[in-house]
Amino acid sequence: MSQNLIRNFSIIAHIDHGKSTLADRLIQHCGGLSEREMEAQVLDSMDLEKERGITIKAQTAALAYKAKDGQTYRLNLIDTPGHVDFSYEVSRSLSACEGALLVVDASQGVEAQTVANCYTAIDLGVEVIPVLNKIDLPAADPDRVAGEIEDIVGIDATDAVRASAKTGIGIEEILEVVVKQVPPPRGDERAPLKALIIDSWFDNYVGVVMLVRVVDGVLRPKDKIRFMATGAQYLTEHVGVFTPKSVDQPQLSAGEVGFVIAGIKELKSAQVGDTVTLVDNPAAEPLPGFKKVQSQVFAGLYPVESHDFEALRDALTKLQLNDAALQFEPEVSQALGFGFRCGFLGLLHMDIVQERLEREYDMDLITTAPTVVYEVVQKDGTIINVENPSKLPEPSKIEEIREPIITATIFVPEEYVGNVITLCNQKRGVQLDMQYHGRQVMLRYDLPMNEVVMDFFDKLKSTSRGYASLDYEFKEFRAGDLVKLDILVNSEKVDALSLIVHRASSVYRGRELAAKMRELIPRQMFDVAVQAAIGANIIARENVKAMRKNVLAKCYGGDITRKKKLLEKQKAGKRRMKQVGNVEIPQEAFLAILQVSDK
Ligand SMILES: Nc1nc2c(ncn2[C@@H]2O[C@H](COP(=O)(O)OP(=O)(O)OP(=O)(O)O)[C@@H](O)[C@H]2O)c(=O)[nH]1
Repeated sequence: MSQNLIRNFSIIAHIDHGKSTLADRLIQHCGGLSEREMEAQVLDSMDLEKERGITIKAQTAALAYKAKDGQTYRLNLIDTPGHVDFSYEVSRSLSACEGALLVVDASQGVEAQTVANCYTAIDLGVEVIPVLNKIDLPAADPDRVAGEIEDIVGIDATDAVRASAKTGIGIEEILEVVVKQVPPPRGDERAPLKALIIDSWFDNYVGVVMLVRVVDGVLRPKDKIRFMATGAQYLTEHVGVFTPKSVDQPQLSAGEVGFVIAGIKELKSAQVGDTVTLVDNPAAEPLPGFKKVQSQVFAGLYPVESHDFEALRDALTKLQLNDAALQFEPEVSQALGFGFRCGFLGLLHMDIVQERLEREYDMDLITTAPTVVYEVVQKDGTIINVENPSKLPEPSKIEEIREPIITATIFVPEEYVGNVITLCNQKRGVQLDMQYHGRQVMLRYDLPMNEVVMDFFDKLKSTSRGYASLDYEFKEFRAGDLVKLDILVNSEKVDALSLIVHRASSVYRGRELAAKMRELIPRQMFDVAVQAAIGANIIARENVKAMRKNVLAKCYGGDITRKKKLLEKQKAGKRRMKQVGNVEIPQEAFLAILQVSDK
């Protein structure tokens, strides 16, 4: 296909501004789907995504659009996720595009990810086209929002299309703008093949599926291909496009986006960001790849039943097939036994992995509180990374503990600015900038990531009645006055409950945590003492009083079914408990820190 008739574009937006709805509309308009198929949001394919309404895996659709100039164009739409945890996937998708629709909810205005995603696009040299969505809403104020886009993002929005992805207003206009304003690709079909792997995933029937952007050359079935980073060679079986259903094609040539199947069994062999070339006529240089994703948040995942350890390993291995950002390695906890220390992109990613393990793999898990990775400088000069607070060396061996600092960009209506500033101060934030843009205020803060992974996002939302939005990026490791807080249950240290906290709030947190644990640990047949300690100093103590009543005493005499039910209920409740020493500790207690409020 002539490159002049191809347009590769993505849709970028802040969460909930209507990206997926718009994508579906565009697909429907171009005849990719019937009305019935439209019912489900097609681009969000995983069950979980549908429930949460969040797009996790970038997908794509090749659309045929007959434009007003009489020509039929191939529009390759590449879906992007909208959540801050997955921002790296946005830049991947964008690097395969020449243009991006920047969708802004005309009733909300510019938000944190609007700006972050737009800058990512501009950095990659992608043409950004603003679209004002949801103009059907009575609260929509497209003029104000167009002003905000110009003022905050700094791109011209005078001619921004005003649309409603819900009612279909402006859809045709958007397609026309894509054709006119997105530059066509400019690859060389006769040059040696260079195809960028934008995404890859494992399919149970065909093995690894790669989504590629062919930059130069042509790729056909039966071609002998080579991955330039790994050197691995394969024979292509199928190439094709998603409409969004998969459709085989005789070839993918320069400028096109599509899938490649080459009988690959392991995702590791087809790394996202790698360049595919031909064995017989290889390219001299690979394309610039992507930054490797780093885990930001770590937590221990332990099977409730220790004999499920191998099953958990299998499940994690399978999940990793489709989620290269998930990392794990075995770890042993005195309290919880054998499990895995897992690395995630952020809390949402962690939630999703946990849920999938439980739902799809039927695992019963105990999860420890999430933590960030600390850089510890030891007295002997060596630097180690600590992803598990219980692995922190003895204080006498530590020269300095450095914690990760992020720069957060927060957008909030002015009436809530005071609340947000108070929150950032509580979280040890340092203000970098504050700008008023009409009604919206943009705040920039350096914040310890440790404080952010806990509950910052929830607090930000509640303190601003849901109006504040957040985007953040890692800045640096910075030395901090940090200490390890231990929890002892009946005088035994429970390693899985250790935390690294700032000294200034350590006593308060220790007390609150012990008090919370007292509420969460069910009564046992004996008294249970919960203590919080820093080093050898006990800073708090709480008692869980021994249980007196027999649960069965509640059931009257002969009602056996009721008795059974009660016992079953108890058993079900028990599944999420872990025997630590002689005390049963429920899952909630391992996450008690998430429920402890700030000073
Ligand atoms: N009234 C109105 N509602 C819309 C419009 N477009 C989208 N919505 C609604 O806004 C909500 C969010 O839309 P989505 O398309 O899921 O938003 P998104 O940006 O894809 O969100 P993520 O996938 O979570 O990033 C849904 O409830 C949509 O029905 C519109 O033009 N008008």
